[in-house]
Amino acid sequence: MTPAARIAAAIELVERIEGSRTPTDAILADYFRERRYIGSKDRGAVSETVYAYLRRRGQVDWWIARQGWGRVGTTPRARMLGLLMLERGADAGEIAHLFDDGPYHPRRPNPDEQGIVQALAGYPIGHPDQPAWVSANYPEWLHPRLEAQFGTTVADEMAALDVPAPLDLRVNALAGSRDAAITALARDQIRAVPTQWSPWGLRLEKRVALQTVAAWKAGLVEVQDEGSQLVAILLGARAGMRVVDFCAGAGGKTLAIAAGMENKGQIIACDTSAKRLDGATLRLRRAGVHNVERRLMESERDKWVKRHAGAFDRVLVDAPCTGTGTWRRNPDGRWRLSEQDIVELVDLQGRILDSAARLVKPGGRLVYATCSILADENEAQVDRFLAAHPGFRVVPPADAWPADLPNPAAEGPYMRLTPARHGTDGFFAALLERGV
Ligand SMILES: C[S@@+](CC[C@H](N)C(=O)[O-])C[C@H]1O[C@@H](n2cnc3c(N)ncnc32)[C@H](O)[C@@H]1O
Repeated sequence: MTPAARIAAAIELVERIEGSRTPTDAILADYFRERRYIGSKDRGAVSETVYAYLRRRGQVDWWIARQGWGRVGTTPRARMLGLLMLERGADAGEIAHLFDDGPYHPRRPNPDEQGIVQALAGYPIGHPDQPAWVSANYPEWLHPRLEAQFGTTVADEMAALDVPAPLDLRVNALAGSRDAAITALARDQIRAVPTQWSPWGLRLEKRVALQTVAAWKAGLVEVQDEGSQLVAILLGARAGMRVVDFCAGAGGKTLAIAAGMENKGQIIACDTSAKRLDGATLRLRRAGVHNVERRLMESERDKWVKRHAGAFDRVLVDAPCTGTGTWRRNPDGRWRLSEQDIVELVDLQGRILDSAARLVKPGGRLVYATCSILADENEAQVDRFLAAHPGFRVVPPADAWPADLPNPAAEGPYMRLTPARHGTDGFFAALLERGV
């Protein structure tokens, strides 16, 4: 592809993304599946431009508005021109060369777009006048919530959520050690270093297509952010226990829990999505996990839950959430989120948590976790739950963390992980114990 054809493809993709609620990675995968003739270098370059567009949208919009073009400047084409000028340092000549009406190239800029190009010439994307939500690219309406959460560190926290995430792997302890995985990956020319907190974690220097890598095919490693691995550790499931993973999805955390239990005991992986649960089948097989039973529920109040009340040592509720802690990987999420989404998710999370808690036996423990950084979904949700369920108490992570591991949450009642402080995605996890 020519550089101009790459830009045209990126604009087409952004148009699809902005008109849809489908995750960006799925839209990209579909697009390239329909166009197998696009080679891997071009795929990489187009994807990078799409992600840069989503990541820099707040700053690009700020500049376009500041220069007086806000009324016509929020189309994908206008924003792409802004990205090229402000972030990639293109000048008017390069823009004319890229937007030249050639076959598979973008159309020539219209008069408004030409005005935008002239107005942005020579400026860098950052500016001292940009408020925190502009310089870290998130919606202004979220700022009061985030400021309440992070106080004076809000700008640093949000800036750390605005850069691409590294690729983390979890070594499957059922298949080998972390050292064995490092050696196996090196044979495929992949350099991996141990993560800071998780004893199973590896961080890769460069993103790779793991499907072709021997260690992945053999079930020795899985893709999993270090934060997710830490949530599984907090649950403290041990060999021989009975465990429910209530929102198991495609089994990311189920796999980590199973490895921690040395394949002994029982895990019921529940979800209301058959498609997601099906996604777990191959992963479980590849990892050599055989103590997991998958259970499709009609709703969080499925009859199965009532029938098994008080039967489990550990219950994980990895609740559906806004995903605000994963914005490094899903930069589109910040522009799609609405206040109404938060209201609806908080309601759903409350119903799920109330129902799943019935499964915990006296003396048993529940982890309520989200990949959100918003208090509405986290601390406030737990406060509400505790008020309605006085039989449960909070166990601070300091009292439950394995003594031989560094503790990312040594202080405070909950585990709160952020990219700025821990180098992980943003996560919240509360450990709750039912009284005997
Ligand atoms: C954050 S994701 C889980 C990710 C998964 N635990 C992992 O580690 O890969 C939340 C999951 O909750 C499921 N879910 C949504 N509504 C639910 C409900 N009412 N009851 C149980 N699970 C639900 C979704 O299908 C989704 O798979």
